[in-house]
Amino acid sequence: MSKLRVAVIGAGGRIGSEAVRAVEAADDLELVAALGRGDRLETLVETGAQVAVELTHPDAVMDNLDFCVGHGIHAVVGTTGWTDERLDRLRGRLAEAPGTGVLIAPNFSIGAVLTMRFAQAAARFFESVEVIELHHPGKADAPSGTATRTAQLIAAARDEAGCGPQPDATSTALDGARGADVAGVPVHSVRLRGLLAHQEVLLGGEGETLTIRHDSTHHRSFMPGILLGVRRVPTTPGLTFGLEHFLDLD
Ligand SMILES: NC(=O)C1=CN([C@@H]2O[C@H](COP(=O)(O)OP(=O)(O)OC[C@H]3O[C@@H](n4cnc5c(N)ncnc54)[C@H](OP(=O)(O)O)[C@@H]3O)[C@@H](O)[C@H]2O)C=CC1
Ligand SMILES: O=C(O)C1=N[C@H](C(=O)O)C[C@H](O)C1
Repeated sequence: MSKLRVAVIGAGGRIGSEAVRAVEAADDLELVAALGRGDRLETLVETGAQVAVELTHPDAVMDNLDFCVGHGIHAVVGTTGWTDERLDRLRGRLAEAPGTGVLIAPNFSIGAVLTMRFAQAAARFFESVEVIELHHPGKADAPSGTATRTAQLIAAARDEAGCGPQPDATSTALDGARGADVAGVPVHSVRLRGLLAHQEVLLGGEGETLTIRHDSTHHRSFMPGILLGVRRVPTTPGLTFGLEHFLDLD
């Protein structure tokens, strides 16, 4: 059987370089292009790439996806910075390219996906919930894509269960002291040399707390999820948001 032809965009980066190694090591995949900043996107067409793995920067990802979708190249996207407007624009592009698939995963690590799922399940049982995400200091965006998604899932679960607002008597605070408000959930971002990617979801009720913590200690943690996405996205047209849709969790 012929190998799936895969390109990596952002190939020189922290996660991109690991993705290059993972694709090269996979028997059923062929790395046909490894692009960095300034490289021509036309290379994707010239090399016959069927799937592009996009791991660049929030400022670059939209243009790269416009090109891929416009040329019928499926994409697996780890780059963060997604807003409703950006997702709507991408859906519009995909509507004009039937058969093309894009997977956007706020986090490719299985543990992080499970953290989100556990937090979503626990959210309605506790009065209080806050998210702390901790990353290396080279990260461009805050809060992380994972923390934003986690907070949105928690908020949706609480809304659905009819939970009221969280207790918080704060009446005076320095800017940022209570974190960013993501759908009513406070999200705190730490940037620290020595860290890679970590998250805690703190839940509190009368006389008890529950902490759900996940640590990515190496970029290899993201590779099984990326490879799964690469293999599944060609047969999953349209936009898929979240690796959980490829994991049969239910
Ligand atoms: N979903 C997930 O599981 C994960 C997502 N991420 C996300 O992936 C993204 C990249 O993270 P990370 O690897 O740490 O960042 P890095 O800065 O280490 O890597 C990004 C790379 O992309 C290159 N680049 C920038 N713009 C372009 C462009 N237009 N075309 C091609 N290459 C470009 C950069 O080049 P240059 O150095 O010249 O700027 C750099 O080599 C971030 O958004 C991060 O949040 C990261 C880990 C896991
Ligand atoms: O920039 C990173 O490193 C990471 N980015 C993603 C995010 O913003 O959630 C995923 C993971 O946390 C690593």
